[in-house]
Amino acid sequence: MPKTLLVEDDPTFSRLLGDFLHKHAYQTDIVRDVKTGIRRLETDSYDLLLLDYRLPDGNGLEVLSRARENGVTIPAIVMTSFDDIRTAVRAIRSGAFDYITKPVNPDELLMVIHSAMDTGKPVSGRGPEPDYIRGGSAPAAKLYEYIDLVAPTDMSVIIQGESGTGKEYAARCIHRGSKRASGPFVAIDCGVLSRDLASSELFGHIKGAFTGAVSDKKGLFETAKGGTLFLDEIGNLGYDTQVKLLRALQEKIIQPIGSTRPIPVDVRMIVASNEDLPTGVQKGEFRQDLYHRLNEFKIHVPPLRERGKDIDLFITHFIQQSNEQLGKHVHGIDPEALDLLHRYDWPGNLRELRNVVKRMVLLAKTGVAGIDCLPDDMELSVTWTPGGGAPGGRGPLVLGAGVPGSPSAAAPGSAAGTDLKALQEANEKALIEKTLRDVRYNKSKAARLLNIDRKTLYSKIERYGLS
Ligand SMILES: Nc1ncnc2c1ncn2[C@@H]1O[C@H](COP(=O)(O)OP(=O)(O)OP(=O)(O)O)[C@@H](O)[C@H]1O
Repeated sequence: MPKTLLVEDDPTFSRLLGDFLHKHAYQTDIVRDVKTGIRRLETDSYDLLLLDYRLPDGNGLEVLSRARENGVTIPAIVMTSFDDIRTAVRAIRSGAFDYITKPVNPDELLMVIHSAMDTGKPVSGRGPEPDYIRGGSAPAAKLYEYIDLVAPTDMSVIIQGESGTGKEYAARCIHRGSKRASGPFVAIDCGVLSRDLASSELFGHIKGAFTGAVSDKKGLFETAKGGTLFLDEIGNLGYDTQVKLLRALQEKIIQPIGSTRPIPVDVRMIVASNEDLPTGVQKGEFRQDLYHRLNEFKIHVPPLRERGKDIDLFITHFIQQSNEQLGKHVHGIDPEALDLLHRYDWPGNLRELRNVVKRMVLLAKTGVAGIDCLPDDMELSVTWTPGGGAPGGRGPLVLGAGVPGSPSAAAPGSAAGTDLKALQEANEKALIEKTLRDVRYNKSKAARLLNIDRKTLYSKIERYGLS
């Protein structure tokens, strides 16, 4: 029976959850605060961590980061309120497998636990290629243009983008389009590696090199020989490991910890970060020489909110995927829920969309998933006017007040008139529309007049459905 550590301060909820998990063959130990959670992980061993975000003496991510520092790599799931979704995104960056929004739906939790137990391992090898889609928006076209351009070369690549935008997917695409495609693609999330163990994971060690090194261990550089090594969240690597990594890249040799024997390595390096690495360099947290060595080519993966109508392709894709995984037959989402999905700004990007759609499919009682299948507070967090429509939606966008000459302007003092974000967006849309008209849709000129780059203009055109 897999053993779970549940860190949750609500006694009733934790008892209910413990009973529910027990019924599904998970043994569960319950602790109520960060301190006890950390201590328990030091003394006992577990297969899964279930962490509440808000705890009396801190938050669940503190338990997670201490666990990772101590080399505990078991999958972790963070339970958070919808208001804290940005935190959940941070949780993924710090090495959580996934998050789930409160109030927790037991079936949804079980679904996430099952996939964590199946796939929550930090290293992926040559496994089957998942089913992916490309999207047709202007930012997606740019992304694939760059991927196709750099793939056949042997250049190192930095992939930058917000959490959950599909950076690992972009790395896989580059590998598939390279001369190394028949070799291994090895991915490691540096967010789940403790700083102490990172060097040993990457370069290997010999028996007796340090306490706990009970046998020789091959590093990921050797595993990826002839293929591609993808280091996700590279910003999390400690300074010492960065030094060794630079040496490996420059000299194309590695030295397992405790060994004096240099081993030649032939690996293409792709790294990803959702932080701004140059800022890390400025702050002295990331080595400048390593940054320049890696930065032979940089790719930006756009956030979902800038991908315009691609969202509908992804929704359809995730419905199909979830139907297969859950044995369900959902064939659509009702217009009200769809409008909400269009209006939400998706801080967790494709991963968040996938989770939300999967939850909808799971909870749908008929073939059409409705608004009742969405997380409770999602509705409150978006700019929402019933009957409105997102880019590509059913009707005109009825946003806020205050856009001079805009047919959607609301009366001063109306509720919508107090929504600053809606107001800004409506203003922005109106200004872009007018500028485009003034310059007869010459986008370079419009971008210059608006004082934004063309890429940003294209994504805003997509987003507001102005094309
Ligand atoms: N093109 C795509 N088609 C379908 N699903 C996708 C695509 N890209 C990403 N996804 C989904 O989004 C999830 C997150 O993607 P991925 O792990 O590549 O993002 P990431 O940017 O590397 O995330 P992180 O910043 O957390 O490392 C994937 O598990 C997958 O389900």
